[in-house]
Amino acid sequence: MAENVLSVERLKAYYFLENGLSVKAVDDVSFIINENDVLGIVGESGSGKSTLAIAISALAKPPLRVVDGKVLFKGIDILKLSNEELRRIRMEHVSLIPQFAMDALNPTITIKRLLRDALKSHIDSDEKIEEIMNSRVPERLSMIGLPKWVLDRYPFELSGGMRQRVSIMISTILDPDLLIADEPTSSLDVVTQRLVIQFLNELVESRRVKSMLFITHDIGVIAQLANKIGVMYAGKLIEVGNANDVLKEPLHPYTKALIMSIPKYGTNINKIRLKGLKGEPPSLVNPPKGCRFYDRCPYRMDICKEKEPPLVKVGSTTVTCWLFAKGDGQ
Ligand SMILES: Nc1ncnc2c1ncn2[C@@H]1O[C@H](COP(=O)(O)OP(=O)(O)OP(=O)(O)O)[C@@H](O)[C@H]1O
Repeated sequence: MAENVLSVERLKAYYFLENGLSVKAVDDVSFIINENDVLGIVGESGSGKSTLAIAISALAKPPLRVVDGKVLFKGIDILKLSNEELRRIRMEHVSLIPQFAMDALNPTITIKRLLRDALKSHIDSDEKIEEIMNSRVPERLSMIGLPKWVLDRYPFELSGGMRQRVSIMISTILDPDLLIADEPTSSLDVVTQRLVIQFLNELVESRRVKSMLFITHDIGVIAQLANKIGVMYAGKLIEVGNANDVLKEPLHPYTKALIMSIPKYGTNINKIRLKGLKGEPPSLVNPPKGCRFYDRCPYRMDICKEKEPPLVKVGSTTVTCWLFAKGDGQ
């Protein structure tokens, strides 16, 4: 059986506003990632995808706070680790490609220095660092379609697409057990997008990156990369299962509408009109007490308004919907 890499258990991460209210951006989310899994998370803008990535990377900073739940990386709750312990597992064990990674590169040093500094903070042996700089780095540059001369440039001397690829290369250079990638391709042109997807695919297939959580607006990207899909709606993970099952036989009424409405792969899901659905997702400041999809659901029942839907296992899929619950769940 594949080894478990990440177990997220009933995670709640809220933004606390100055007016005393809170935005319940990730609200009771649970899922697991095993070795060799690529879990693609899809959802409309504002559904909580980036907040989930930040929270499970233990990077929540005010106004965001994890208020409940566990993030177990190989059995260790990373939310309980000290900053020094976290620093040690980052990059080498759990690595994040943040949204807008290209803007996060230190502009005052060359890419070579950036890489060397990153390696130095994780590897004690100078010999090992030199070995990575001389063999792994050129190999990865070529895999991601970058010329060697980028190493001698400052970030501002590179195009946005090049900077993004440099960030992705640095985040994956130590072959992490878990890579968390938050929309790594959304700002790239189609050709560069393809290069990055191929790069990530190769790292996963050759087992250099052992598992991945990949956030995107584009179901086509998920279909190419992921063996599992999770769908977020208004701060909840409403459906998660094997990619083939979710794409071919979506269960949750929202997932069904989403997949039926996509004209072709490559479409940004924020730009599609969901067939048969009216309205908007609810406010995350004051979400309804029952199902968050209630107002828009064509199949809604009385219980959906009153009680939060339970997690129900149907085949490989876990769906959060009263339609699939046996009895009334009481
Ligand atoms: N700093 C913040 N303060 C208050 N609310 C925030 C903050 N950042 C995000 N939010 C809110 O949290 C919710 C989830 O946002 P998040 O960025 O996680 O969604 P997303 O699915 O990643 O969206 P996108 O696809 O646009 O990146 C949204 O309602 C958003 O407005």
